[in-house]
Amino acid sequence: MNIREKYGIPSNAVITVAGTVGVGKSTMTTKLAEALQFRTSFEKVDANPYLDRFYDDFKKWSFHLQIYFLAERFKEQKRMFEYGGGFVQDRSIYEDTGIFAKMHYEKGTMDPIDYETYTNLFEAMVMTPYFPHPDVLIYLEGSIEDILARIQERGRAMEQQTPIDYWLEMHERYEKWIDSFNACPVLRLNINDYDLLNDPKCTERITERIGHFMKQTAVLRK
Ligand SMILES: Nc1ncnc2c1ncn2[C@@H]1O[C@H](COP(=O)(O)OP(=O)(O)O)[C@@H](O)[C@H]1O
Ligand SMILES: Nc1ncnc2c1ncn2[C@H]1C[C@H](O)[C@@H](COP(=O)(O)O)O1
Repeated sequence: MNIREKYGIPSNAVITVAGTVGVGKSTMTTKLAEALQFRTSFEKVDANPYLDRFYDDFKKWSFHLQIYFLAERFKEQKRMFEYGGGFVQDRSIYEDTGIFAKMHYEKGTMDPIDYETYTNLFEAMVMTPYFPHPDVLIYLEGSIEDILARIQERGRAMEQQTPIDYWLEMHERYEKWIDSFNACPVLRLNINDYDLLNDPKCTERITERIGHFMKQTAVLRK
C-alpha cells in the first residue's frame, strides 16, 4: 500500500499549496507530489516574460502580469481537470486576485480601470459553479522574519531589490485573507512545525494530516 492509500487520500484529489512569497510552497508541492505520486502544477517564474519588468516598474506592468498569470493558471486548471485530478498545485488562482491584484490596486500601482477589467474577467472565469475548487488548500504560515530569511536565501534578484515593506504588507494581507477564505477547506500548517528539507519523516506526517483533514471535511459536508 502506498502513502496515498495508507492515509485515504483519493487518487483524483487536487491539493493546492498557498502562502506568501518565499514561505515554502514549491518545496512542499514537490515533496507532497513525490509522496502521493501526484502530478505537479507549478508557477513558471523563469519563463514569465513580465515578472522582471513588473518588479522594475509595478505601475507600468501590473495589468499585463495579472492577465498573464490568470491565463497561465486557467490553462493549468484545465490541464488538471482533463487529467481527472491527482495534482499538487503551487499557489491558487484565488491569491492572484485576493492578494496581488487587490494590493496593487489599493496601493495605486494598478490603474482602477485595469483593476475593474481584471476582476470582471476573473469573476467570469473563476467564480462560477463550473470552476472546480481544490479539495484542500494547504495554507503555509510563518513569521515574517523566517519568510524574509527564505526570500534572501533563495536569492532571486528581482525580489532582493524589492523594498522590505512590500513583503511586510503582503504578509499582513495574507493573514487577513486566509481568515475569510471559504472557497474550499483550508488546512493551516506552520513552517516551524515541520522541516521538509532535513527530516525524512516529515512528508509522511503532513500526508497523514491531509488524510485526516480530508476525511473530517468529507464527513462535515455530508
Ligand atoms: N521546510 C523548509 N525549511 C527550510 N527552508 C525551506 C523549507 N522549505 C523551503 N525552504 C527554502 O525557502 C526558500 C523558499 O522556498 P520556496 O519553496 O521556493 O517558496 P515559495 O514557493 O513559497 O516561494 C527556498 O530557498 C527553500 O529552499
Ligand atoms: N498574481 C501575481 N501578481 C504579482 N506577482 C506575483 C503573482 N503571482 C506570483 N507573483 C510573483 C511573486 C514571486 O516573485 C513570483 C513567484 O511566487 P512564489 O510565491 O515564489 O511562488 O511571482
